[in-house]
Amino acid sequence: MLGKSRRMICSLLTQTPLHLAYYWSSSIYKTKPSTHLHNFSSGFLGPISSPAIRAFCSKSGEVGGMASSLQNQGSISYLTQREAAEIDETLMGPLGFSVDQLMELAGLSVATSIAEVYKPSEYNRVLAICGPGNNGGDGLVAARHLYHFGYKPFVCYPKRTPKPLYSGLVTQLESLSVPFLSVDELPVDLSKDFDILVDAMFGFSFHGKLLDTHTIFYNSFNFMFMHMRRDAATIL
Ligand SMILES: NC(=O)C1=CN([C@@H]2O[C@H](COP(=O)(O)OP(=O)(O)OC[C@H]3O[C@@H](n4cnc5c(N)ncnc54)[C@H](O)[C@@H]3O)[C@@H](O)[C@H]2O)[C@@H](O)CC1
Repeated sequence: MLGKSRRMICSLLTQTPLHLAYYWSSSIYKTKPSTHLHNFSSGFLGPISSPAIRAFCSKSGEVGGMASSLQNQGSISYLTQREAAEIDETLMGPLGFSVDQLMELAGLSVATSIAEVYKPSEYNRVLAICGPGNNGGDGLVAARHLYHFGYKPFVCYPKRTPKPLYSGLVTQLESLSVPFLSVDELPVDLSKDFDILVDAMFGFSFHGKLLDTHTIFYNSFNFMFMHMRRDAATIL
C-alpha cells in the first residue's frame, strides 16, 4: 500500500477544521482537476429549476473566507456551511425531498465520483469513517455503493444513532458482509491498510471545537494531515 503513487481522501463534509479543509482542497487542486462538485451539481442540483439553488451553485461574490479564496483558483466551486444548510432547507422544504432520498443521492454521488477517478482494481480498500449525523449516513450509503462497484469497503461508525434510517443502512451493509471496524482496530496511519479514506464524520451541523475525544478523529486527522500535501486527493 505504501508503494501507491497516490491516495484519496474523500470528504463528505465542508465543516471540519478549516485549515485541514483548505489543505485537502489545495491538494486536489494541484494533483488533478476536480469535477466532483460539478458532477454533483449537474447530476443532482442542476436539473432543479429553483433560482435559489442555481444561485448557490454559481455565485462567486458572497462566499466567505476559505471558500472564497478557493473559488478563485480555478473552476472548483465550494459552498460555505450556511449555503449548504440553506440548500438543504430548500430541498427539504419547497422542493419536497426527504432525508433518505437526499442521503441516497449524496452517497451515490460520492461513490460514483470515486469510481470515476480511482479504479477498484488499483484502489480497492476503502475506509468510510462515519459520524453520528446525516453526513455519517451519507458515508454509509457511499460504502454500500462502493461495494457494488467492486471495492472492498470497511466502515468505522463509532457513534451510532439509534434511528431507523441509520440502523437500516447498517443492516444493508451487514447483509453484504461489509466489515465494521472499531476505532481500536484501526492503525494509527490509516494509509497502511486503506487506499481510499471517505471522511463522513461531520457536515454542515458541525460547530465549535471538536468535543469528541475519541481516537478516531485524531487518527483520521493525522492521516489526512500527513498525506494530503504529498499525494492525497479530495472529493467534496
Ligand atoms: N436532510 C439533511 O439534513 C441531509 C443532510 N445530508 C448531509 O448531512 C449533513 C448534515 O447532517 P446533520 O445535520 O445530521 O449533521 P452532521 O452530519 O454535520 O453532524 C451532526 C452531529 O455532529 C455532532 N457535532 C456537532 N458539532 C460537534 C463537535 N464540535 N464535536 C463533536 N460532535 C459534534 C452533533 O452532536 C451531531 O450528532 C450535510 O452536511 C450533508 O452532508 C445529506 O445526507 C442529505 C440530507
